[in-house]
Amino acid sequence: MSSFEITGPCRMSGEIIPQGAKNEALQVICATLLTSEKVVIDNIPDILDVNHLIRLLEEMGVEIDRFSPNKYAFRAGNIDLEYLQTKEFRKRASSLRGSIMIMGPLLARYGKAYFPKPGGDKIGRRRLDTHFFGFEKLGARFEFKPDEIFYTVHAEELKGAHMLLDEASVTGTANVLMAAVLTPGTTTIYNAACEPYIQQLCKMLTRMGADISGIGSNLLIINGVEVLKGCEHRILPDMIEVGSFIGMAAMTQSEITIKNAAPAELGLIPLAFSRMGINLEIRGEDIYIPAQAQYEIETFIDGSIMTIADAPWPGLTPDLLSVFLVVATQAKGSVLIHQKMFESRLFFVDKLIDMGASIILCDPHRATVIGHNHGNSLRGSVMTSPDIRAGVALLIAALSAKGKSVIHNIEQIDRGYQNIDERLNQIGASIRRV
Ligand SMILES: CC(=O)N[C@H]1[C@@H](OP(=O)(O)OP(=O)(O)OC[C@H]2O[C@@H](n3ccc(=O)[nH]c3=O)[C@H](O)[C@@H]2O)O[C@H](CO)[C@@H](O)[C@@H]1O
Ligand SMILES: C=C(OP(=O)(O)O)C(=O)O
Repeated sequence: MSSFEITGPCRMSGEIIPQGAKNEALQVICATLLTSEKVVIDNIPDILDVNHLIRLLEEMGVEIDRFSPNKYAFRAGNIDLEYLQTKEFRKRASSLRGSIMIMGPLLARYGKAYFPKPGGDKIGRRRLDTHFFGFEKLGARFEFKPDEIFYTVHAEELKGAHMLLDEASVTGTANVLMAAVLTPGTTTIYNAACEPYIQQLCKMLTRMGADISGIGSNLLIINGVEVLKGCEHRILPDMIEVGSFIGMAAMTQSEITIKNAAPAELGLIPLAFSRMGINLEIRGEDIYIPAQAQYEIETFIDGSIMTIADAPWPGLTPDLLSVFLVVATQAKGSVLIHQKMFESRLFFVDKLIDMGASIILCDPHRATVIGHNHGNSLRGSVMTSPDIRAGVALLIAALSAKGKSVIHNIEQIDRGYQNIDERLNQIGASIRRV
């Protein structure tokens, strides 16, 4: 288990380039299983979760060429389905959440797929019902072995169908969509997730020869095709990393330009930061955040306390609420952070309270933060990162805090942020990997 040692407060300045999006990478890498032809993907983030998925595909028999740490070619000529019954497969696949999305492509191409309990952040119940409900609608049979936590789906024949998903699950939509593109007939997926990364997956599948309409909406219409071909694809910048950098700049009073941040794809993220009183300027494809002595949280029009809450896209992404929460600790004013989608993601506030933040955890989903308006700095502390986003929130807290902080279990941060220590040190942070 590695740790970060941070000597704060750090004031940073300069330019930073966001990595490619983790959650898009996981989807489009799984999509390469849909064709025997070569698929080239650029701007792949060099992070633990993605590297595990690439290794998993390689172990399944996919030929992989690495042109650079961020650009790969995949050719899924022959897949070794026997491997999916091995202990090695279970271990590798269960090291991340996104690997669940190999199921849709395998079901469509080979009529069967297996999966162990997926990994990913331990942030509350993370069911998979939507995935299997969708596969069943397409005609697959589903089995679950509870003692082993092992899922199997198989089908002699799949057939297009209409389905209303029980929730707009991101990986669920991606999985069912990838099965549907090679399923004969028309499939309509209503209550589909429609965030930019699902749109990117749809666009890539279309370039591979799939017939998809309704891209960007919650109703996807897919006319199944017999085969898909190879293509080239470039991954968008990671909006969660972009949001993390905006929050970090505000909290540490740093002046930062986030280069090539694809601001048009950020949805409500800029509005949510401006409601926190944080100034940011969109300059073409870049986002400039000036050094701000203070930022004051707005109230709603009727004067009531601001709430920052998550919702399925185009609502605010749940993956940034930990960052909003930490940033609020040094704002002027108060805010209610309401994490509706995950039930165990706010417990890390105890660590911020230890650092001197004023936070009341109302219940597992809601925390009220009373900002210090930079009057009292947080103090350095020793902590452990429970999940990716809490980890980066603690890193932001430590960068703003007076004195030395240590964050243990930074593998959680490395799952989603590429060389974050080196990149932040280049613009003036003081982070040591130990
Ligand atoms: C690998 C990957 O891509 N992971 C992302 C993906 O996870 P993942 O696809 O696992 O998340 P889901 O979209 O399935 O669901 C996330 C949570 O929100 C709840 N829910 C979902 C939809 C809905 O309409 N109502 C509702 O309450 C679910 O019950 C669950 O607790 O999407 C999540 C939601 O953006 C992100 O946090 C994860 O980073
Ligand atoms: C919850 C997250 O990831 P995962 O779904 O991979 O656990 C995240 O990226 O914040």
